[in-house]
Amino acid sequence: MNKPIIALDFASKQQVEAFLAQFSEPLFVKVGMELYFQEGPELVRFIKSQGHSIFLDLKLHDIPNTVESAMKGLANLGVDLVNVHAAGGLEMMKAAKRGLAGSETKLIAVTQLTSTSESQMHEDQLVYVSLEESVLHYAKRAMQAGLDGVVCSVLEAEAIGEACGQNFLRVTPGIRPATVSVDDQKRVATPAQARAKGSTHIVVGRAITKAENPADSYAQIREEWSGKF
Ligand SMILES: O=C(O)c1cc(=O)[nH]c(=O)n1[C@@H]1O[C@H](COP(=O)(O)O)[C@@H](O)[C@H]1O
Repeated sequence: MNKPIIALDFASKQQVEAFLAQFSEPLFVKVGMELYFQEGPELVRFIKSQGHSIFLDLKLHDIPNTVESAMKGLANLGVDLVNVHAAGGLEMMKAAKRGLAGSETKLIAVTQLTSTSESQMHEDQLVYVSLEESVLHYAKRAMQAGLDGVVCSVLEAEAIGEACGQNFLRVTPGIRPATVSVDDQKRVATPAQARAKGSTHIVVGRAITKAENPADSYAQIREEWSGKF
């Protein structure tokens, strides 16, 4: 079972160091916009030097040429996973993949954000299909572009596995143990539900980073995810 990916949604290197100091094992962490825009590639190199795996979550969405060039730069960082928005289109996703040529970094596409509900999708995007249909459409386009998988919610993970194959990554944020606040997320599930529905990775932020004891919370989530209880 892949380790839960911990979203390091912090504003500074000091906070990251204090957080990581609570763990004695190699982790799989996510560096997102909040942290990257403050601390940049240096911090990514630092986390890597500590032996952790990294999902660099910058959600690129621009014209194909710009995304390809940006990915060429990110390829040098040697992270494990990066992402783009599938809404950028097939050509943009193919360009992103070209930018990563020669690197080991896997590329996934965000489908519909887990903070989006079906009614919001209708109102904000004028996309009048079901949310699952939209997510499935994006997943198929990502597969067609040669990507390694998608970011989706647990609610769509099973259908994507059936449509795109079990090797196609289904990285699922919006993970909440039953007792924890949902916050701004709309399409949520527990770690056990994620396992049952075929997520290949879970992404967990606040349920760990804001917990009274992050290491305990991580251990519990990891156990639930791996099916130990
Ligand atoms: O690409 C992502 O990682 C992502 C996509 C998505 O649809 N929803 C989503 O929540 N995320 C990220 O996953 C993390 C979830 O954080 P928590 O809600 O605190 O667990 C955040 O860092 C989000 O940026």
